[in-house]
Amino acid sequence: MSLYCGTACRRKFLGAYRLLSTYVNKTRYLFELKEDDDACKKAQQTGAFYLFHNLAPLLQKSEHQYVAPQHSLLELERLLGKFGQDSQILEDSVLIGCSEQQEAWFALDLGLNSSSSINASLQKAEVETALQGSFIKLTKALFELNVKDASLLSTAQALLRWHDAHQFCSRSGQPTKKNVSGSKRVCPSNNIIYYPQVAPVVITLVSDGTRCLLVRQSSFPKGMYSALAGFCDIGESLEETVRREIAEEVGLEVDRLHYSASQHWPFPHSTLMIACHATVKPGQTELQVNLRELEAAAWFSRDEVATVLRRNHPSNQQQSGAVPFRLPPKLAIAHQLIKEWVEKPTCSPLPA
Ligand SMILES: NC(=O)C1=CN([C@@H]2O[C@H](COP(=O)(O)OP(=O)(O)OC[C@H]3O[C@@H](n4cnc5c(N)ncnc54)[C@H](OP(=O)(O)O)[C@@H]3O)[C@@H](O)[C@H]2O)C=CC1
Ligand SMILES: [Mg+2]
Repeated sequence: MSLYCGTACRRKFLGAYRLLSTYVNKTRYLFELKEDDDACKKAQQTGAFYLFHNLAPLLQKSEHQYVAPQHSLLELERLLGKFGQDSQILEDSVLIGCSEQQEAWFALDLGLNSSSSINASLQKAEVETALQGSFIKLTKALFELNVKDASLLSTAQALLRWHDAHQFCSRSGQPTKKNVSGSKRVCPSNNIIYYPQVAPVVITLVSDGTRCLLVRQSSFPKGMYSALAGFCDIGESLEETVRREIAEEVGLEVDRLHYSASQHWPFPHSTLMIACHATVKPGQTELQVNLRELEAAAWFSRDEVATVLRRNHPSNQQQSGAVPFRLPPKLAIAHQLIKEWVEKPTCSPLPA
């Protein structure tokens, strides 16, 4: 079979799209935009842009929520013109998704000075006034966005940050060039391709059968405890990371574990959180807390945790002088793990 796929073949391939589900069509469309610079440039003409300034997304307040406004290419060009800038900065935009109707979505940071842009970054306050919104740090806004915007803006921020931090080839020291979609960067002097990196982190809710183990780091909000987390070391399987982190941080050995779910987490620098439940060996529950990693660790009963889950919103907390025990917010996979454990205490575990 010829490796060359001409127009007829392409038409046949695209024709097949129509028989596929919306999800598959969307996925294939995004794949095409990632691979084909011309198709991606064309998609920008009819696409929608989410704007950032120094990695903070542009948001508008609507009742009790933030919403992320979209801008067309035309609106963006007008904005840039208003500030006396040409459209070159648009080359820094990155593809972050598309609608079911295949309207491509891009993200663009107007506050970062990249190697491809000779323009100075735009002044934050002036852009905010022109666009009737505010650039708000994701750490502040994430929990007041709907799930779709939270996920989209987290992805966008991670991709924009990665491009900002990978403008030079680590072998030649020469500037790297991003493709139109931003799915990779290439060093023109040696053709090394750089792809956005993902840092896997395992997060585990350890149980002894009746209690669960929750830990806190000094960087957590006051009173908050979470499941135990740790970055995967190079060469490790997820199971090995779980075993090592639990041994390192609280001095326990895992008996059984099973996978629950995963999540992209934007703080502090974008990780892939892989969530598991684990049980420790019977009778081996004495904690030896590694104080270089954790501020505290303790076993909590199902009742204690269930009570806190019910009143986890800050406004539901007691106003006494003591710092109340709280759990991670609903959006965090740690919250999901803890809720799962409270609701389904006996899931079928696999040996570690
Ligand atoms: N979504 C959720 O529900 C939750 C998410 N998390 C996230 O999990 C992540 C990891 O948790 P944490 O307990 O801190 O992890 P670890 O237990 O692995 O401890 C952090 C250590 O990892 C080092 N480190 C930082 N970045 C990397 C990297 N890319 N690869 C390897 N090591 C690294 C740090 O070094 P140094 O100090 O030198 O920077 C530090 O020594 C955090 O990003 C946190 O935000 C945690 C709990 C809940
Ligand atoms: Mg840790």
